[in-house]
Amino acid sequence: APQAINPDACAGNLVRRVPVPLDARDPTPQPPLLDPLLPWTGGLKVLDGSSLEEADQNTWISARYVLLTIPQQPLPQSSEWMLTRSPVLITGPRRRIDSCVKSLRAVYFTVALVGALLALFAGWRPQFDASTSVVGSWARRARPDVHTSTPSTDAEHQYQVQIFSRDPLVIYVKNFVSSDEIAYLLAIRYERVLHPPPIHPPSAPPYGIPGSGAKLTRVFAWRLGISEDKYEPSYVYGGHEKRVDPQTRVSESAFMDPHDPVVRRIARRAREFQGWRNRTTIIEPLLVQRYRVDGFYSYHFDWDETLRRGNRATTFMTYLEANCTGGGTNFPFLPQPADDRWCDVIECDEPGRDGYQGVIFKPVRGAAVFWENLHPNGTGHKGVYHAGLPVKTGTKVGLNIWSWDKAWVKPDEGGPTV
Ligand SMILES: O=C(O)CCC(=O)C(=O)O
Ligand SMILES: [Fe+2]
Repeated sequence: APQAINPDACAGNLVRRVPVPLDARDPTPQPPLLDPLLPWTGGLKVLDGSSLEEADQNTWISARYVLLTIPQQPLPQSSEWMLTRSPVLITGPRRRIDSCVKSLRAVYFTVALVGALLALFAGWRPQFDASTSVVGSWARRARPDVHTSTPSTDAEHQYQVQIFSRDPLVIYVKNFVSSDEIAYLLAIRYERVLHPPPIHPPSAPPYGIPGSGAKLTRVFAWRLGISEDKYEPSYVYGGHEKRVDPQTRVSESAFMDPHDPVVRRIARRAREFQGWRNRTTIIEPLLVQRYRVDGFYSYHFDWDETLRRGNRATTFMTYLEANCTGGGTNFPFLPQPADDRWCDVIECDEPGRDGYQGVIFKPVRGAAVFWENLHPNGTGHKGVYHAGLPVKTGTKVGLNIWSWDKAWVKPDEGGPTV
């Protein structure tokens, strides 16, 4: 006879269907399964003096499924339990506990699997921009460290900052890139495969760092030591056109591979520096720019007034190599600071100032000048007009780290007006 059912074996009315093999001797189609919600009334005698095991083997083996159920109330110790529709077997307590354990195991397994998947997503989290991707939004929820590690998660690198100007916001950053990083970046060799690298004028949305949702660069890069072939003449952009214009800009430039781990680290640093800004701002592909003697970039804004959607929000003018005279970065509309302690990084005296107006930042290896290109109301800031002054001797290598705000809207057309 069936043993007494232990109602404490598993709380509540746990109802599970478990498959048992179809009996080849009885291929007749099986009636529908017992609805677990139906009351335990009427039906079929379950066992007739035989043990549960025997019942399994002999009486009910033709069942497609076995319904295991635990009632709220203990069932009577009867050998004649009645069920609604066949084929359904009520099992005894041992079997019931087994099934409870199994079902709990399944729950644990599911929870662990979901946890592992979340952890995996978090590990893949794009560092630069996750504004649009589903992976990014999952990962954001799964990575509270982003919020607890303010102001920077870049533990392996230290830089020093000082506000140079509040309006426009200009911040001087010493050691923004380390000596090792500079050596690494300058040793990256780029090969172009099939297509020339897409160079996006400021008037077109830039392709981005992986994870930004933007297109990836077509430049394939690997480290092979110093190489010349990565550079090409720098362009000047007007509207959707780009051209080489020696009246405006003489230098060579090369985009850095957005997949490169050091490039990614520096881009992440630039993003963290800005307090991540918002999820609509991406770091553009890093651009290395080399000026030889007489190389220069005449006065311009990094923001573009012809744009309606998306604009360059900030700039890091970073110096990778400064074995030169001349070649400073000149902001003609920034007032010279009164404090002469700035004079180690800006030109204070003639002939260094060379008759130029405003402020001239000297190229200092590893340092960066950071500035905001736009007013809070979305209009371009006229105070950040600037130029790369002609290099007189030696070589200057700069690294442009630009941030592009995809969500920027021309103020006349509904952009922010503060
Ligand atoms: O080289 C410099 O000092 C300035 C470069 C620059 O302004 C630019 O590339 O947009
Ligand atoms: Fe510029």
